[in-house]
Order: sequence, then structure tokens, then C-alpha cells
Amino acid sequence: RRASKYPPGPPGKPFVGNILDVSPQGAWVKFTSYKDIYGDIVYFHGLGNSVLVLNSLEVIADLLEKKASSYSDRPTFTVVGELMNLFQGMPLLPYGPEWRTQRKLAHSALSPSSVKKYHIIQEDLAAMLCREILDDPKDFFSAVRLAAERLVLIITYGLSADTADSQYISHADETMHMITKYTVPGAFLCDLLPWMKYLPSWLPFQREAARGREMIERLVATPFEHVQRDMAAGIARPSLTLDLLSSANSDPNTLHHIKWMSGALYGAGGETTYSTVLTCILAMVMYPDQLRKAQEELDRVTGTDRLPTISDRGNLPYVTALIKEVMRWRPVLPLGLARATAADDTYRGYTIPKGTIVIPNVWAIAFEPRGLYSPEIFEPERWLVSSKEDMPVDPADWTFGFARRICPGKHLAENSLFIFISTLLAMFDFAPPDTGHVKVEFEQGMVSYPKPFECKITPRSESKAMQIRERASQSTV
Ligand code: HEM
Repeated sequence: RRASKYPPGPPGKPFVGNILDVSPQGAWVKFTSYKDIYGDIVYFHGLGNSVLVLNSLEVIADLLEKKASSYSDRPTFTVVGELMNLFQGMPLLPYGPEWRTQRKLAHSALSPSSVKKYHIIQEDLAAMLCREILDDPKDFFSAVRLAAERLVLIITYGLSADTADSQYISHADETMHMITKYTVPGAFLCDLLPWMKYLPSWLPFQREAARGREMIERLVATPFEHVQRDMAAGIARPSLTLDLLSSANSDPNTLHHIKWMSGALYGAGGETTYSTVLTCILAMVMYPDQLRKAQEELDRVTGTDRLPTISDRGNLPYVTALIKEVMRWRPVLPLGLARATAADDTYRGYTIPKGTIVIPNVWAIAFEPRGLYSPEIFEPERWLVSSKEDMPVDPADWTFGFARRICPGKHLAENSLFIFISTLLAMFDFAPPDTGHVKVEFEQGMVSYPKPFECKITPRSESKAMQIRERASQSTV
């Protein structure tokens, strides 16, 4: 039975509450359907927790922004967070002094002016991505993935692409795979019954936790120590970690924070970026007219004898609109990143208990009928109408999260998305495979990206293929 003082929501099931509703496996569509029944705040119990789903930008602003001191915490993941130590990195750190210290480091390293120095690396990697697709168009999935992962490792630690590939990427991939698998609520019984963390170390879940802790420590420590060694030898290449270490004191606490802040960027920055680029490729296969318009604009603005650069962005309104539409059409984090309440609260007369898991349902915002075009279709034109009232809310205002915990990698990510997508569209044509059938299915996990699909990717001309090879051969990464 639900007490009437809580916000409206589906009735709890005996023992487990709404256990299935809490699983992120495609829960966003269900949460959005609740909006018609219960309104824009929906409350229920699941996996031993109370859960509050926020289904509109208005309630997100009321709670995550205006009451930020109570709504900026993260839920506790006992196994991945505490036993595997992942809570030491910014995305899972509780809202408090340690998080604030790492956040300041991230701001200085990833501010709009700081990320300008990475433009050339991003452009180099976009050219290398195109060369890899030219060499093996069928394996475009791996090429996109590798480009986004290299980008984060190179910018964070100043590694060369070869070092990143040979020493770090496969371990980082394996570790991220494990983390994603285990950050699903209820992945371990111990997440529901935290006292289990005191059970003996020979139990299978404790052994798995120890293995995970070792993998995460290696992911975070090895490239960091690489930069420290190169710095001592005077051969460190420019990087975000080098910048932070150069201006830091030698206090072990400061070093600990730099290590964990840098380490968190790979996990937070790689998958989100490559998922968005893959979604764009899928959209281009499905919507040839929109691809054609983007290519016409690119040819007009950048000419036909060079690759785009980040400085072209201001002159490419259609491509910019197309990228916004990719982020709206299939948001990469459809449920954002969950928060937890740090104190009891009252909102619209309802009680929201301390420790409630708060989920911003970004999908509901993306698909809110607003503006001149139906939310179901892929239509970049919706971002080009003359009046703001006829336009939905810009994804830049919600796809990167909110208020005090808004994504610190936003400026870097926007540049990466622009240069990867505009270079791919300028250089290649995208079409359905010979069967004519395009598989449109998305992963239903926390990060939602297209499941492997086939398509035909061909260079737009022989001269474009040559430009790609020439530009990629000049890369310094
Ligand atoms: C398309 C690309 C990206 C998207 C859509 C995205 C989205 C998000 C979202 C929704 C959050 C949660 C914010 C909240 O709780 O309200 C977040 C957090 C975070 N993102 Fe991103 N992100 C992207 C790329 C990046 C990149 C490239 C980096 C770093 C280089 C990065 C680093 C982080 C970090 C460290 C956090 C945790 C912040 C905190 O808890 O205080 N992200 N991101």
C-alpha cells in the first residue's frame, strides 16, 4: 500500500516493489507512458529503494537546479562503487568536498578555452577515422569506437595513438564492459543488502569484486604513472593530466584527485561520444535527403578540396541542426545519470524521502510534442525555424545533464561530435546494404546505441579518398 503523502505512481508489488520498473533496460519508454497517467513526477518503490522519475524540464529545474544542495548526490552502488572503489571517481562520488575538488580540476582542464588546444588532435583523429573506414568500410563500428576512445586517452594522457592502441584500449574496454554490466541496479544481491559487503573474501561475489577493483585500479593508475614518468624525464606530451600535474603541489591528496579525475574521463567520455556518431550514421542511412542537404552545405562552405575543421562550425547551420537532431532523436543517455536525495524534501505538497533515487527522464523531454514537427521523425529542419516558440528545447540544455553535476566534458564532446560527423558526411556517402534492409535496434542499457547494423559506406569521389589519405598522413597523434 502506498501512503498518500508520496507523489503519484504505480502501485508497489509485494516484496519486490516495482522491481522491473527500476531496471534501466528500456525503462524510459515505460516511464514516459507514466507521464499520461501520473503526471511529470512519478514515485514508486523498487529494489529496496524509493525512486522518483522526473518527466519534464520544469520539474527538473525545480528540483535539480533550485534545490541543488539536496538533489546533487549519486545513488550508492555497494559492489562497483564501494568494493571495487569506483566511487573515488567524479561520476559516482557523493556530493561533498572530494567531488568539489575533482569538479574544479575538471573545469579548469575542460573549460571552453582549455579545450581549444585539442582542436588539432580532434581533426587529426577525424581524418584517421575516415582513413580506417576507407580501408575497411564494413567494420565502421570498430573504427568509430576506436576514434572516440583514442581521443579521450590522447587528450587525457598525451599518449600517441599507437601507445593508446597497444597498451591501454583493450584493457580499458574490458574494464568499461564490466562496469556497465555491474552498474545496473540489482546486478549483485549485495547492492540490495549492503551488509553483505562484510562477508568473507572467498565468496564468489567478493572474488569478483576484488578482480574488478584490480582492473579499475590498473585503468586509472597505469596511464597516470606513465605521464608522471615522462614528466620526470622531461618528455611528456601535452595533455590534460600534464597541465594539472604541472600546476599542482605534491600533496598525495591532490595527486589522488588528479589521478581519479583523469581516470573517470575515459569511462564518461568514450562510449557517449561513439554512440552518438554511430546513431548519426544510422540516421544518414535512413534519411538520404537530409544527408544530401548536409553534404551540399559542407561543399559550399568548405569547398571540395579539404576536410572540414572545427573553425567551420559557425558557418554550417544545417550540419549543426543535424547534430542536434541526432542527440534528440535517440538520446545516448535516455535516463541521464541518476541522482539521489541527500535530505528529506517536500515538493508540490508531497514527501520525497532522503535517499530517493532521482531519474531525469530525458527521453520524455526529447519526445515531447513541441514545435512544428512530429517528435517521432528525424528532422533537422525543426532547429532552423525562425521563432523559438516553434522549436523544441535545444538538446545542449538537457542531453549533458543538469545544474551542479552537468557534464564537464560538454565542450570537448560538442567539438568531437562536430568534427567526427561533419568530416564523415563531407567525405562519404551512406546507403542501405544490398538487401535494402536496415536494422534499427538500440541497446536498452544505461547508454543506448545502435545494435550492429549493415550499411554501404563509399567515398564521395576518388579525390575525396585521396584527401583523406593525405590529411591522415599528416596526423601528429
Ligand atoms: C555525447 C557526449 C556526452 C554526453 C551526452 C554526456 C552526458 C553526460 C550526462 C547526462 C552526465 C550526467 C550529468 C548529471 O548528473 O546531471 C554526464 C556526466 C559526466 N560526464 Fe559526460 N557526456 C558526454 C561526453 C563526455 C566527455 C567527452 C567527458 C570527458 C572527457 C565527460 C565527462 C563526464 C563526467 C566526468 C561526468 C560526471 C560529472 C559529475 O558527476 O559531477 N562526458 N555526462
